[in-house]
Parts: sequence; C-alpha cells; structure tokens
Amino acid sequence: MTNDVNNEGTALTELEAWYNAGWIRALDLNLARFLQAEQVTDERVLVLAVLLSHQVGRGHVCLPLKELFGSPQLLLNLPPAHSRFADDEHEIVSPLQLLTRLGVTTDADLAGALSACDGVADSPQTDAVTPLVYQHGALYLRRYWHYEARIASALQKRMQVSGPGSLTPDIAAETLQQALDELFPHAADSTTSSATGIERVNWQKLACANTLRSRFSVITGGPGTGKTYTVVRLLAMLQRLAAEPLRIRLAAPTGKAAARLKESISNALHEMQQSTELSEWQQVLQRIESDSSTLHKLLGVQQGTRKFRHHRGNPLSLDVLVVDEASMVDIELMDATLEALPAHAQLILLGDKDQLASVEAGAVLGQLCQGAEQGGYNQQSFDYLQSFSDTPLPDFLRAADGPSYLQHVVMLRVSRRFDGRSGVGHLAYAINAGDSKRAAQLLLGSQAAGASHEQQTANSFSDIAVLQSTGTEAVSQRQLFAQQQPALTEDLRRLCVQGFSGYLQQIKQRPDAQASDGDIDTWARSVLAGYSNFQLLTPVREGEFGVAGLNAQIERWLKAALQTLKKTAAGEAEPLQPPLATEKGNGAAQASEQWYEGRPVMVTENDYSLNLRNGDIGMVLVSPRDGRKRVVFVDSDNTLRWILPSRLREVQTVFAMTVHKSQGSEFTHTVMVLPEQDNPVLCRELVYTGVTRAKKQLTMVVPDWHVFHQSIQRRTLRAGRLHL
Ligand SMILES: Nc1ncnc2c1ncn2[C@@H]1O[C@H](COP(=O)(O)OP(=O)(O)OP(=O)(O)O)[C@@H](O)[C@H]1O
Repeated sequence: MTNDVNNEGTALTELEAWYNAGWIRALDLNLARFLQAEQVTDERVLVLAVLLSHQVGRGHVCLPLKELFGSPQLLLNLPPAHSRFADDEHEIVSPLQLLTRLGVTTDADLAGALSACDGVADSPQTDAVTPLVYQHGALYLRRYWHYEARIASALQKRMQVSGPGSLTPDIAAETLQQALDELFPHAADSTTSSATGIERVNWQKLACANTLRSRFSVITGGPGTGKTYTVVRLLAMLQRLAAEPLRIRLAAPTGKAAARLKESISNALHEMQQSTELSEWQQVLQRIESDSSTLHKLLGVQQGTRKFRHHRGNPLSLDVLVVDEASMVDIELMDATLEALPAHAQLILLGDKDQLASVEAGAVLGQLCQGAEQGGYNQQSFDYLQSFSDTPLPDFLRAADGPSYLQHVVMLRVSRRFDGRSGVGHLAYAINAGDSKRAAQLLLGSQAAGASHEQQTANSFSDIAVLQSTGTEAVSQRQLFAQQQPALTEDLRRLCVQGFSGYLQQIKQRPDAQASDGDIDTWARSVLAGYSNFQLLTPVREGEFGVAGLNAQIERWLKAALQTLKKTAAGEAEPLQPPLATEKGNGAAQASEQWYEGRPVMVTENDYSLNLRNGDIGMVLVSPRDGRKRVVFVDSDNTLRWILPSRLREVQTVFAMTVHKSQGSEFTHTVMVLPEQDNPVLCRELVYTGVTRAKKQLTMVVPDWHVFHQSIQRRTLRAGRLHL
C-alpha cells in the first residue's frame, strides 16, 4: 500500500478544507482519519473513502467510479462552498482536481489504486475484514456491500419459479383463470373509451397472476392505481388456492404508513364483503386480517442494538408478507426483512417507484422497478401474462434480454383517484416526465408559464392552484423578487389562516367536564381529523419557506385565533414540568406558552417507553375533564392516548412538515411550498412525492419559477448495484 505521489499530507489538508467549506460532514472526514490510523496511507484511497462516506450520507449505497469521472457534479451534488474560515488564500479544489493532483486521470487508475490497497477487498471471496470493498466498478463501505450482496442472493432464490413446496402447488391454469375472472370481472383496468392499448390491459389481474410464479413479486403504481384493491384480491386468491390456510402479515416502514395500510385494507375488504359478485369468496375473506404493523415491530426491535429478534436463526412465523410503501424501506431494513423471512414464504412489495427513496441509504424498490414502464418481459413472462389477459399485450413490453427482476414486477398504470379531470393527476404526470414547462402551464392555466403577475392564478383545473411571486423572467432578478415577496407572504398568510380555521373551530366545540369519555374522544378525534385536512409541506428545513421558518410564521399568523381558544378552555394556570427537551423552557409560564392549545406536534425520535415513533403526530388539547393540557395521539390500533407534554422528549411544531416526513400520508388540501433559492436537495422525486400527498386540493407556492423548473429537472438516481 504505497503512495506513489510525491505530495504527502496534501490530501488530508484538502479534505479538511472540504469540511470547512461545508461540502462534507465531520463523519466523512473522520473516516479518512480512521483509515489512516489503520495504515491506509494511499491518499487516493482516502479521498475516495471520504467521497463514498459523503454519498452514503446522501442515501447512496456505493460510489461508482465511472460516474465519478463521467459526471462528478451530478453524482456528488456538492453544494456551493460556504467556507467557515473565509480563507481566500486557500482555494478549494474540486474532487477531480484533487484526484488529478494525486496522479489519477481515469477510473482505471482508481481501480488500480483500490486493488493494490490492503484496506480494500476487491473479491467477494476474500475472508479479510476490510473496511472497504471494491466490486462491480464501485466502492462500498463493507456494511453496505454486505447488505446488498445478501439482498441480491435472497431475492435470486425467491425469484426461482415456484416448484414443490410452494404455497400454491400444482394449480391448474384453468383454476387460476377462473379465480382471476371472478375477482376481476371487468375486462380492463380502465373502462374509458379513450383508453390506450396499455390502459386497456387489466394490470391488476396480471399482477395477481404474476405473483404465483415465484416467492417474490412487486406491484408498483402511482397514487390510487389500485395497489390495495389488487393486493386484497391477491390475498384472497392465495388463501383460496393454498393447500393449508395461510398466515398472512401486513407491514409498512413507518407507523403512519402501517395505520394507513390497515385502514385501506379493511375498506377494501369491506367493499368485497358487500359485493354480490363475490358471494363465493366470503369464507376466504374471513381469513384475511387487516391488522398491520411496522416492519420494526414485526421483526422485533432489540433496544439499543441494530439487531432484531427475528433473523435467519429465528424466522418469522408467516407464509405471506405484504410490505406497503416499500420505496421507504432502506437497504438495512430490507436486508433484515429478507433475513427473517422463512424460505417458503411469499414476499409481496407494494409501492410507488417514483416517490422519494428512504431517508437512510438504499433504493431497493427503485432498482427493482428500473425499466418497468417498458415492461421488460422476456418471452416466457410475456406469454404467461398474455395467457391471463383479455386484451393483447402491447408488443413493446417484450424484451428478449429483459432483466430477471423485471419478470417479477407489474406496474399498475391507471389512477382511479386522479382521473382525466384531475389537475393533481395531470401535474403529477408532467412532473414525473420531467416536463417542468407543462407542469408550470398546468398551474398557470392556459397562460404561458410566468406570463401572469396575478398572485393567485385561476386555471382550468379547480383542484390545483398556485401562489407565486411574479413571472418567470422577473423573479430571476433577486431585487425584484424581494419586492414581490411581501405579497406572496400575505397570500400565504390568508391561505393558512383559512386552512387551519377548521380544526381551530373544532377545538372550540369542547364538551363540558361532565361529558362521557366517548364524547371527549369523539371531540379529540374530530380535531385531529380537521387538522389533517390541511397541511403545508416543504422540501427544506432552513429559510423563510423551510420547516422552521414556516412553523414560526404560522404560529404568529394564528396567534389571534389561538388566543381565543384560551378563553374557551377551562384550566389555564396549570404548571407544566420543564424542561422540555427540544424547545427548552425556563419555567412554567414559558412551558405553558410553548404548549399552547391547538399546537400540532410531531415526534422526531422514537420513544419506546411511550410507544411513540418518529413521525407520529399529536395535538395539544385542554382536557375537558381536569382542565390540564395533554397531547392527544391516535395509536396504530385507532385508540386515543392523552400524554402529558412534560413526558414528551423530542417534538416539533408541525403546521408545516418536510416532504420526507409526509411520505405515506395524504391530506385533503396539501400546500407544497418551494424555497426561494435553489438547493441540491430539490429534485423531481421530491416534488412528485409532495404533490401526490394531495387528496382533493393542491396549492403550489412558487417564490421563484427558476427553482420550480430546476427542481423538476433534477433527478436523484441513487447509486446501488443489486446484481439480479
Ligand atoms: N379495478 C377497480 N375497480 C373499481 N374500483 C377500483 C379498482 N381499482 C381501484 N379501485 C378503487 O380506487 C380507489 C383507489 O384504490 P387503492 O386504494 O387500492 O389504490 P392505491 O394504489 O392502494 O392507493 P394509494 O396511493 O393510496 O396507496 C379505491 O377506492 C378503490 O376501491
């Protein structure tokens, strides 16, 4: 492990400059120091290790060397440097400049350096426990390489076509066909006469048929494309065709997503139970439970460790596992899930491949669905699916060399929620296609994007609206933007005051102290339901239009309305017990100010003692019973819990939340606020995820159209090399 470059010490100084410029985290820099202490002296490797750690912090699983050389800016997405020591004498060099200084000019040079380094394993067979692994042209931290390798191997086994021992052995094609015809009596996924060839295919039916081919399948689709509708029918079919009653478990990556899954599964089950066409299926339906849990709960979290109670040596006791919102499952959790799954079990992943990937590293669903729009079915899969389809499958879905993973994926293509009249649907489609111009036109109605100087623009879709500063050309001049800003802020103020007025009114309907527990719960539920009707989302934390800025601003805007609640509440002077963790108070009065009635809060860290999860939302209410303030949460089993504020550790006000936190939730009226300045985190997946949280109404807040266009055009394709 030699460094053949005669400029010892240079690299670490430059890496420190990157840290001071805000390019990398202390953690990234410390990895270089750690490796140096472990006798990794090749500076090229140290630089790569720092870049790798930076990438892992951004959700990537590995650092692909070709892309590093081909498009470093796109790959690394380094923000503009903001030097902490304003060091004009020390000009910061870019990663490629630094590598060139170290004598590296091609990715092959880097590959050579990695292969020669003792701290890097470049063969999967190696027994050495090196901190880094180089494989498939990419550098990995060993832990992530391990997850990826294990996931690929586990999925490969599950993808093998079903044989003896499968849940539904020896099912005759006619039996399956008959079951599918009963469950999907209507020929097509879309019944409109204008449907295209691909929309006329009943993808829901084919998704069910495809699942029976192996022990692993993916059903992907945008919002409202019928993933739940399909999976309930799929479970009914599996239950009916299986030799023995199946143990089915439903799970999702977050508590909120699990609660929503439970609700939509029980709605879908209820619909099927009412259907006269499905009278033959009623007995089978009784064997499907809607109960769902988080993956962590299912696997059995072992507090204080990364380990779970269930693993290869102690597998889960189930036959079928359905994982919803699978795009949010990070690589570590996916690995743990596959490890804990018994060999015979059927794994079904549901999710929207176009949504943001998990907060932590990995994008397993995204990778498994890469190319799904084009089908990618080999001849065998194509013929199989065709045999269950009422209409001819379009030829472009066929691909002689289609990757093996796509044979297990079916994409649902018609949204039942967003039909042709839905502006949200059209907007989501344009965003997904990267067509920011069309998206702007949809928001601005028939006028060309930016032509209007109206603060709120009417458009041809009543379910979408825009609040904007001014036209496209003008806002790129920051001075003019600053002048326009107050008008936009005033529009936003009016929207918020109106939007939040509903739940504040509900609070005033407080029952009296003698009311029954049931009446008090009903009141609290109506407040929480009213609150979830209107939600602001923003992609960023900082700035006037970031989470912190918006929450502070909205608190000021609602102050008058919140003050009137005080008058309706019974006990006011109740002392709370400071200090309060996230927002520390200096006494009872200040604590009481912070815990004002009507304050929506989000838990920002798992709290196992209170059984609260990161992302759970509660509302501060004054109890009619004793006049004390409590925070009300709805549990995943739909029961209410009233918790004293002083017991809560990490919480934030949540009039506005980040788009990341909103994943897996929907709001009747969603207000998606873009920041005033471009930022590398803004990307198409983020805008799409935010926009599709809207159930009925979307308002887009656009301080600068340039930011809007940039965000939609920027993609974040996460690096990962699942070899399937
Ligand atoms: N083939 C169908 N025939 C009739 N109604 C359908 C069909 N498919 C879906 N629906 C209805 O469309 C609505 C949306 O379906 P569903 O909730 O299953 O979609 P989803 O993809 O799970 O949505 P989400 O984005 O919320 O996860 C539901 O009311 C469902 O009953």
